[in-house]
Amino acid sequence: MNTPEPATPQDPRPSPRPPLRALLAHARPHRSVLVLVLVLTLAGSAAGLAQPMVVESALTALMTGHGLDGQLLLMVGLLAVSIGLTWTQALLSERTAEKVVLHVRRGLVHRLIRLRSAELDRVEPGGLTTRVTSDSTLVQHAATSGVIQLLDGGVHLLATIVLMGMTSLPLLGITSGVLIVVGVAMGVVMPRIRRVTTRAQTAVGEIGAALDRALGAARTVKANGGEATETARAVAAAEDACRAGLAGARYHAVIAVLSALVVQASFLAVIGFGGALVATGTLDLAALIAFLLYLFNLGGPVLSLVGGTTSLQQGLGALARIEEVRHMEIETDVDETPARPAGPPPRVTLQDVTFAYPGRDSTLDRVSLTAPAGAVTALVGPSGSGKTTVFSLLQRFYDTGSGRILLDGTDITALSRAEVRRRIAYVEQDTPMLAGTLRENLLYAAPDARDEDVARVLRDTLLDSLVARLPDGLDTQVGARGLALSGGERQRLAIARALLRRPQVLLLDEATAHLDGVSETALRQTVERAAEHCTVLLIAHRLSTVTSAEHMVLLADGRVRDHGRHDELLGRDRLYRDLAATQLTSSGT
Ligand SMILES: Nc1ncnc2c1ncn2[C@@H]1O[C@H](COP(=O)(O)OP(=O)(O)OP(=O)(O)O)[C@@H](O)[C@H]1O
Repeated sequence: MNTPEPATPQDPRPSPRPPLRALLAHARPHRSVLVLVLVLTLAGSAAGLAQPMVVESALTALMTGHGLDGQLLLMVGLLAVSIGLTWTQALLSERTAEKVVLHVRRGLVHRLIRLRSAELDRVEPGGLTTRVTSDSTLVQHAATSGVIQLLDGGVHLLATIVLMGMTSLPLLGITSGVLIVVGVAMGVVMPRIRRVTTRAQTAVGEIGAALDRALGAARTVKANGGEATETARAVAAAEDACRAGLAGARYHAVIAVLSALVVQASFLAVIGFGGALVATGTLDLAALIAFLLYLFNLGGPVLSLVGGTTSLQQGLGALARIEEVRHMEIETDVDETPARPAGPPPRVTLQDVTFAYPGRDSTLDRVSLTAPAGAVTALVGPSGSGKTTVFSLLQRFYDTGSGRILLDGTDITALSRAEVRRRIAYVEQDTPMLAGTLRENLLYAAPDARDEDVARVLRDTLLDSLVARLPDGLDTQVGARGLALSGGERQRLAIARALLRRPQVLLLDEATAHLDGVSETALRQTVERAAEHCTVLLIAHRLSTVTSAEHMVLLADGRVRDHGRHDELLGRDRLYRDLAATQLTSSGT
């Protein structure tokens, strides 16, 4: 079985390959089966091609007064062989196609889930998911049936032409005139088909992106009456796909007409010219009939060639998009199983950290701060001052431009991302619940946690009384179709999940949603208890939750403006006083 494309730590970003090379690379592991399929296809075609020869000899036998037994048996035999071969090759090629697409999808899923944050910032997720769904299906067809159709069509066409020549060279001369005209016409149409199919695929990707955007922000869309705008966006993409599809249909119709034309025009020419040859005795009737049968066989390979080329072109377009993902940077060090962090909670230090989001001006400017071991440090500051960015760097979502981040004496870049994220737990501002039970939500990152550890974190996060009240306890369903938890409860559940992994450091981006007095007290107590086991860094959107923190860092415009305790900052910093004036009064403290 094929393994997902592993990206080695030294080479996280394979260079993009030309689509045709990429296609061959996908087909290569299956080359022996594909060769077998091709042989079977060609044998099937040969059996089909032998039919007119048998007919010719049957007719000759009839006209010369001989019996037909042998020829009839041969015809039935050829038909049976042709059916058997077609069935086997169709089955084999479909099976290979499924394997190819599974391999492509596995590789894509592996990479997409590990994409770096900077890559995720610059692409629309909808556009990425269509690469796993529709694009890989196109590759599936191109890499197998497309290539086989093309080869079979080509060989079949060539063989038919050779056999026609063997039957009657003058008649072939007449037919090839028509063939050349049609060939040139096809050469003109095929590139156009390629262009419209690429456009259609891009448009389909855009439908996905538009829908992802709308459904991902469904509440915002509804609250702002954005239904019409979002519908228009997705429908515009669908209309574009439709226009491209229609253009493609017109070209396909042209091809179908041309293929029929090859046969019809050649038929008329062969009947006229061949009839004259038969009348003059230069050609016998059996040969003319055999030639005509070859002629009618010509439509099949021509359509195969067209079908193969179209599917190959679609596949190459899709592969170009899939190759883009291969060129995006991924995190290669997240799959190892890091050791359970041992030892006391560390001191967290940022030394002269500078950082800018790709394509943006400086976001953090020489930020230095220390979060003392086993205590709560609160990051405060106006919106956009860079608090969340500090957390993103502590999770190694991005790498610092310059400066160092240390856990006691260890630079976090010396640790793998898996190790960093094992030691430093992160609870986001708005933590989504995973569909399933409370237990599944809790054990998400620590499936082997012991019952007593679960009971401990439930106590520490003050969720034990809530769980005790539920008839199904931890087996209660949560999420869209189950128990709805309040913002405060959801965040404490997320803290419980994080604590179950026994991290050394807890990063908590306090929920901005208004918490009532009870929830706020519960959160404060949770944080205090968490600090008994780990170093806590807390982004405080309401100063009321952190006025008692031992250490506060005030960020403004990406710089550390001041640090100290609440009363110290209140006494000496104007910005902090302003923040306190708004945030402490608005929360009613
Ligand atoms: N992924 C991103 N790409 C580009 N710029 C970003 C990204 N995330 C944040 N920024 C910018 O970086 C600056 C700091 O943002 P950050 O989220 O760290 O601030 P914050 O102090 O956490 O704000 P808030 O309190 O509103 O959450 C802002 O100007 C923001 O627009």
